[in-house]
Formats: sequence, structure tokens, C-alpha cells
Amino acid sequence: MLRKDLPTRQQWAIKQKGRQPVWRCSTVTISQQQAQETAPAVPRTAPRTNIRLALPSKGRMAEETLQLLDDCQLTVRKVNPRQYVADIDQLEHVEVWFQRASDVVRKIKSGDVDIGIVGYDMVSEYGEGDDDLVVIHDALGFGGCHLAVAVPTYGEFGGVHSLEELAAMPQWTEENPLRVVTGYNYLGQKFLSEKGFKHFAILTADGALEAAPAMGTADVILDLVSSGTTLRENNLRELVGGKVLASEGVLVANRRSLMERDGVIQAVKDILERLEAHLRASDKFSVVANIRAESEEDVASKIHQHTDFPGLQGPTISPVYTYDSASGKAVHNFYAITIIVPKPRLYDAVQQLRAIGGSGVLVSPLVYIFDEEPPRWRRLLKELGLESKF
Ligand SMILES: Nc1ncnc2c1ncn2[C@@H]1O[C@H](COP(=O)(O)OP(=O)(O)OP(=O)(O)O)[C@@H](O)[C@H]1O
Ligand SMILES: O=P(O)(O)OC[C@H]1O[C@H](OP(=O)(O)OP(=O)(O)O)[C@H](O)[C@@H]1O
Ligand SMILES: [Mg+2]
Repeated sequence: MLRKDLPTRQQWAIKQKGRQPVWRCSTVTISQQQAQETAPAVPRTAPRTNIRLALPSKGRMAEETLQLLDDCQLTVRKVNPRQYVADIDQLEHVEVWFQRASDVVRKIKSGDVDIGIVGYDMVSEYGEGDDDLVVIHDALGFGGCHLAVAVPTYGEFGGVHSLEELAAMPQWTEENPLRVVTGYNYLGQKFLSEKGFKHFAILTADGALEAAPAMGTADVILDLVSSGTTLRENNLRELVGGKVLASEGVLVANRRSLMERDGVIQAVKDILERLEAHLRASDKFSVVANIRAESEEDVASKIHQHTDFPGLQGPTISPVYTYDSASGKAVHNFYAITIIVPKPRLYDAVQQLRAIGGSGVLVSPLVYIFDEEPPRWRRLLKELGLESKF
């Protein structure tokens, strides 16, 4: 539960540990009693009935999140560009809140927000393994990167290529710990402890971490890597075995909201179905071609036996009628087939269709594939123990 009666800059969060609740922040731990003494009493917020969806307010995820929702016919309508709240016409009871990525996670964790879209790195760092955070869609197809340990390519780290080699360096002692600069304190601490590092210090920084080793203020960095350009340009090298996690945009929700708050699970189903339909379609083309053949069955077996592209359940086949002027009749010795082709394999598909007598190949983008119920929906219901209710 997030305490709104504490100064926001302190960002205190309560964490129940057994029967002894403590107040935690990144560097200080004080007792609940001490916190109450310093906290001015303000009224609790009134119970709410609407559903809250949090989206990143800034940074690279913000625009792509809005684009993804737009692609799913969920248009976020911000009445005033300076406001932090918005609507989505298609989701009547859902209120959109723009928040910093870390706050998206914190607020879902506390239950102040029900659903959110954010990077998985943020869910892992600020969620701290909290069981109340449920990842509903783990691969939204944007914000792909990974969190990794990197060392300078020069000096004492010149010959260090793996995490094992870094851990085995004799110079790390209690008095002289390995200094790791990162914005991911929780994950950094956890990863290095699990990997057997005994003497290390986590140093916090918000940006330009890559400069710290060159400045001499840290030994190594733990940061996000995507293309690898930033590391290369700063003479840093990612270590073998130093990958902490892979990340991309995810849809996440509060478990209690899903179970108890009216309409949340329905809203999640609506959002999930749209996301799945869009994401399934976005990397594929719909391809129509005319194939010369004796019958529908003849076309179907040619497609199944001689191509890699049978369509969703099988090819859709329809006769193409041409006019035979000699007999004065419409005849069909061509059949039109419709298949679905992954975008990178388009040219393969065209060649395979030609090889079985295909011509007149038409290619169009696919917008949505609404299949049977998405597997992720079933998995969510199973995780929540709600399978029998839906
Ligand atoms: N280089 C990258 N490539 C792809 N995704 C990234 C990259 N860096 C960060 N991300 C993803 O985008 C999220 C937001 O990162 P971003 O750097 O845009 O925001 P920020 O660091 O919170 O804000 P800012 O850097 O503008 O202060 C990260 O949590 C991560 O999931
Ligand atoms: O491997 P690359 O493609 O080079 O991307 C990695 C960089 O991207 C992120 O920084 P960002 O650009 O968000 O700047 P920031 O440090 O201001 O957040 C991250 O912190 C790395 O510095
Ligand atoms: Mg950044």
C-alpha cells in the first residue's frame, strides 16, 4: 500500500515482511513508528469505481505505447496536452493516467492503478518480485533491449571477457569492493549476489552511466543495451554471462484489481484480444494468387505438399471463372488461393507459388488476426484461478 500522506519526494513504500512492517526507500530503512512520527496525517482517498490504466508519460516508450494502442483501435484522447489524465473512447470505464515508468509499476503494485504498459525491466526493478504484479502480455513488440554488465575494454579489465573472470579478480575485497554503477539497484544487487560476487558496491546514477568508468567514479556499469552502440562508443564491453534480463514492453496488472475490482478483467480481455489480433497480424502479409489446376483438391494438395504456406487453418480456395470464346461458356481452370505469409518470407512464397503454377500474386498488409480465444487469456485465467468463471 502506497502512503499518500508522506512527502512524494521521499517515495516511501510499505512492505509487509512477516509481521514486522517496515518503510523502505532505496537507501534508508526506518521503522513504521518513525515514519508515522514524521508523516503529516491526511485523509485517505475515497474508494474509486473507475478502472485506471497507466502509460509512460515520457521517454522512448511513451510514443510507441500510444502508437500501439492506436494500431489496436484504442485511441487515447488527451483533452489537454499538459494533463496527466486521458480517455479511450472504446473503453468506457477506463481512465488513462500518464506516469513515469517507475511510477507505472509502483502504482500498479500498490493498487492505485489497475493496469499498465511499461518495459519489463521496470516491472522487474520496481516490482521486486511482488506477487501482486501480473504480467498479462510479455511481448508487445517494442522497447526491445537487455540489461547487462559491461566493463572497460582497457586497463585492468582489458583481458576480462566473462562475468566469471570479473568475479575471480583478486582485487575485490571488503575495503576495495567492485563499484557497479546502475539505475537498477534491486536487480543489480540480486544478480551479483546470485552470481557469487562477495565484495561489490552498487552506486546509483540516473543517466550517462557509461561515462563513470572513464571518470574513475565506477569500475563497471549495469545498464540497458539495445544496438550496443553506446557501449562501443564509450570503450565498454558486455561480459559473457553478464545478461541480467531481456526486456520489451509488457501489459501488466494488479492481481487484486483483476480478481476483485468490477470490470477490470473484462477491460483486460478487451485490450488483450486487440493486442493479440494486431500483433499476430503485424508481421504477416495476406497473399492472393491464381493457380492453374484441375480442382480445389488438386490446388489444396499442391499448396500443402509443395509450399511452406498453408494459411491459418488451410488455404482458402475459390474458382476463377474465365470466358471460353470457342464454347461460349464460363470455365474454371484457375483457382484463387489466399494464404498468410510472414513478411520476411514474402519472396520465398512468391517463388513457391510460381513453381506450382501460380500467377497474378496480390500482396496486402494484414491488420488483425482474430483467432479463437488468445492463449494468453486462458493462461491469465489459470493463474488467477478463474478458469471456471469464463
Ligand atoms: N536503448 C534502448 N532500446 C530499446 N528500449 C530501451 C532502450 N533504452 C531503454 N529502453 C526501454 O525504454 C524504457 C524507457 O527508457 P527511456 O530511456 O526512454 O526512458 P527514461 O530513461 O525513463 O527517460 P529518459 O532517459 O528520457 O530520462 C526502459 O525502461 C526500457 O524498457
Ligand atoms: O545499445 P544502445 O542502442 O546504444 O542503447 C543503450 C542506451 O539506451 C539507453 O539510454 P537512453 O538513450 O535512453 O539515454 P538515457 O541514458 O538518457 O536514458 C541506455 O541507458 C543506454 O545508454
Ligand atoms: Mg533512458
